[in-house]
Amino acid sequence: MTARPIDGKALAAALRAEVAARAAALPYRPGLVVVLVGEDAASTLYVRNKERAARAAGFESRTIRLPAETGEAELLSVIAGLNADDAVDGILVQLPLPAQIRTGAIIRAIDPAKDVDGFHPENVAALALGAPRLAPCTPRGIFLLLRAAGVEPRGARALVLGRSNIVGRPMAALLLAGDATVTIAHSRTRDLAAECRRAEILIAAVGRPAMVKGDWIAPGATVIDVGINRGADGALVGDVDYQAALGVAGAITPVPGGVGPMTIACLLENTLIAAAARRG
Ligand SMILES: Nc1nc(=O)c2c([nH]1)NC[C@@H]1CN(c3ccc(C(=O)N[C@@H](CCC(=O)O)C(=O)O)cc3)C=[N+]21
Repeated sequence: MTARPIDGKALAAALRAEVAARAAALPYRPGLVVVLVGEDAASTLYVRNKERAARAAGFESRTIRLPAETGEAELLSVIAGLNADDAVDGILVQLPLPAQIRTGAIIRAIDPAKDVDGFHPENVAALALGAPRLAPCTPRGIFLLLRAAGVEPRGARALVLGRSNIVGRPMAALLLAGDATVTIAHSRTRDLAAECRRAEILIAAVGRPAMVKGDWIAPGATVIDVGINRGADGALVGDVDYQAALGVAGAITPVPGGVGPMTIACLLENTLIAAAARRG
């Protein structure tokens, strides 16, 4: 048996087209501002892709590029300006930030109504209480991928591998809101392989190349690979041993072309949601 690949690229294109159509019907242009501090190569690439996608959807989009030495106070004042700017519906500060800036202080400074990453404590709390407002883009994208693949979270045993604030924790909260039976596993979990093998939906978000082996996967399980690891040769490798998983899983997302493109499409959707909530 060969697992069905879940085409995130195609689904993302469809969602972006839907967002563009909805934006075109508005009496204003949704505004997205991405803030990039420093010149990390991967971050620079992602930020460029976000700006391009936002423009293609008809948004007003710009990127504020700040030098790597930018101080916390300086970044806070940039954010205060964006909070006060009525043309700005969504603010995304690209992570990770340089060490001299406290990430938490920056996230808390963003107006929760413009927090299209869904990282502000107010949005985190709404999700934790089961009533998401702006939900983090990657978990939200994964939820849509599952739905499009015909995978029903309700009643399913879901295993989230990884407990980061940007993927693992919010993913678990979304799956719980979707009535899955959710387990969160992590680096201190006693028997990771055994936990994974019990899962009908397995979400790997640990950032370790090909860590999830073929025999960690239950036959027929749905496998979502969030990992974006760059190998020595520059090739992208997921957190799942894809070739081995293909022979066991029922459906699986590839890397690239799986979760990544949906993250960007959901960023556009969140910007539209934020704009509608702010401007009525
Ligand atoms: N505040 C903040 N919000 C984020 O959402 C955020 C962030 N910081 N920092 C970095 C991570 C990473 N991230 C990705 C988005 C799209 C792809 C993506 O489109 N990937 C393509 C491949 C791109 C490539 O070739 O490298 C794919 O998987 O097919 C990847 C990674 C968003 N992040």
